[in-house]
Amino acid sequence: MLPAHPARRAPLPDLPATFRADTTEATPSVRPHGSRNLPLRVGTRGSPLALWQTRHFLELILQFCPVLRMAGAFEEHVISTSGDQIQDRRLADVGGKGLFAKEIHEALLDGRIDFAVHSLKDLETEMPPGIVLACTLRREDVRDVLIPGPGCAALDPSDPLRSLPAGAVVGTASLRRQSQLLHARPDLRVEVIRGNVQSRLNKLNNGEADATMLALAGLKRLGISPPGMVVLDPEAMVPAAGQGIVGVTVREGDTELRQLLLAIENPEARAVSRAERALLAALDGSCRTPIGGHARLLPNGELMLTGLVARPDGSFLLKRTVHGAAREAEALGLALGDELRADSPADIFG
Ligand SMILES: NCc1[nH]cc(CCC(=O)O)c1CC(=O)O
Repeated sequence: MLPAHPARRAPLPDLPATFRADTTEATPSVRPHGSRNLPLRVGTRGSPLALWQTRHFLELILQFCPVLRMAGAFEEHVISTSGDQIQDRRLADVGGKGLFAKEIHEALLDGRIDFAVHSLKDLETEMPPGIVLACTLRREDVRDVLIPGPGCAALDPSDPLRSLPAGAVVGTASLRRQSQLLHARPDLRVEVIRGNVQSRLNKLNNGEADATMLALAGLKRLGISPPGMVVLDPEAMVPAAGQGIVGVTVREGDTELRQLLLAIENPEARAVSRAERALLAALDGSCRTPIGGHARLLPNGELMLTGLVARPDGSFLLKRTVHGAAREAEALGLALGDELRADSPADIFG
């Protein structure tokens, strides 16, 4: 449905000045005033979760800029990434960070898309030259969950890891989850299961593992609540840096879009992701290093940051929590990262 016909060539009051309606055409459309062309093209991966997050993000823009709620203002570009091609191995074994973003960055830099929506935890800490992380959206639940398969005994919500049957096989491709699980339960076995959220749940139901772990954020967004699922305390299973946060990238020079995105930025998500991503950057672990990072804003405005490094088999695990001013989020993360690295055995970062 088209919006009410705005006054001819009048600037639209609730839009940044550069976005104006051009109503000289038979079908009114919003056109930026300058050289910018509509539609705004948004890049996304093709998984159901990625598409959900992209539509959620567009909905937030529309709430801020209701006049863009018209046919043709946005165009969704699904981009297949290297990470999407790998189904049978750990990403750590393929080597390389940012496997989910490389092709999306290229599309941005080539001008094929105008912005891109990412799960922040899949986005490398350092953006390629010319690209900025322009906006972080409000964090969904940061925690991981443990999900029993059809043949697994019910889990005890008060101590879920402890309640897994002896020798159970847990399916996960995440070294961070694996190391914390094996640290608590050296008797368990880990099998790599990958794929999008739904395909991992299908594998669990097909008996490929006795249990699996996933991010609660993804399940909530997709409206999935697997039977018997138990939420893991973030102290017992430190989440990944950026988990539950959607981040939007744009070209560095695109001041119009950067300004628009600032309006839907969530400052709390920005503060915690700064701390978590600085921690990750300071640790500069290879993708074979299990790393966890979880920041919270406390009621007194202070930032609390927990960092974790471990050996994949759980035989070493170091977890530390620091507090600091939210405006020092980055420094806090860098300092904790340096500290964890200094206090870890040489093989962890070898
Ligand atoms: N690595 C895949 C991935 N990237 C983001 C999410 C979930 C949503 C989020 O953490 O924001 C997931 C799935 C999972 O870990 O269960």
